[in-house]
Amino acid sequence: MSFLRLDKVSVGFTRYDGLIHQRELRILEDLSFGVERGELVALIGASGGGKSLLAHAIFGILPTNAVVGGSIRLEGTTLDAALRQRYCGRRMALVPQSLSHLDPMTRCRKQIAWAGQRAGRQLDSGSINTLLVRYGLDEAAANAFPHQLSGGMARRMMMAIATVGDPDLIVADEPTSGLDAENCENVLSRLRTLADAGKAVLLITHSLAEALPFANRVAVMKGGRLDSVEFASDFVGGGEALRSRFARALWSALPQNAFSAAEAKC
Ligand SMILES: Nc1ncnc2c1ncn2[C@@H]1O[C@H](COP(=O)(O)OP(=O)(O)OP(=O)(O)O)[C@@H](O)[C@H]1O
Ligand code: NI
Repeated sequence: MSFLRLDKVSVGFTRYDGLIHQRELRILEDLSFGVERGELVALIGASGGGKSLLAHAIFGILPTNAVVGGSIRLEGTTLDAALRQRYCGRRMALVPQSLSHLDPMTRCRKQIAWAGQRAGRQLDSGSINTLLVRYGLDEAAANAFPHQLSGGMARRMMMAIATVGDPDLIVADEPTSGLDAENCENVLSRLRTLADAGKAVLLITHSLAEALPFANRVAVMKGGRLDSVEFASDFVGGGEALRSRFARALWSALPQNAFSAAEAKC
């Protein structure tokens, strides 16, 4: 039994088709995979493929016209609204893709303290500073309003806010988008450290190359479905060990490998 287990998860949206009839537009179909404690699973997929929707389905924050099918379980228990309310920030935390999740009117220090309180932790200013140092942030960043931070600093601030309650499951949605190489490395190695400390980490990204050095397994999405789940260590050589042809094509299409454009399009 995986720590986080998704079985036949689907996500769609109901839309009016005319005045009365409603129609469901399916975005995600039949996704099944798990994330164990101690591992980092990278969920790879094209832009607009539904990766963020899956993250939002796990946390129960989809819009009201969304229809979610299948089951999402944490340690064997189905996540319902009450459980999510209880677990959010403590047992499970989301690092959202959009920087707009930071409150523009509140200094970062306060936002961290609030997140700590939600997770049942009273944080003094010393422990907030210690947390920030892990993400390469200083006291000035803590005292800043979000708009005063660079994009990279804001992303790292969101990581700090998400992990303040020491959650067992961290879902990080494109946490490196807009970051330079050094910031990227900082964020991804921090996620790796969390996995090494026994947390279950789901890293959502469109970059296979970026995720591979940090991931244990890679879940590859294609056309709203799960194409395959591969071991990160199988992305070597000509990709002979990879089970999926599509995963092999993605691997070959990386700049460091022989480019196979025809296959990558399949
Ligand atoms: N509220 C909604 N109603 C209808 N369709 C939606 C809604 N929210 C998202 N979608 C659609 O779902 C699809 C998947 O969006 P999602 O943001 O999950 O993709 P993604 O894989 O995270 O992309 P990116 O890599 O760009 O972040 C998109 O085509 C989007 O238009
Ligand atoms: Ni997204």
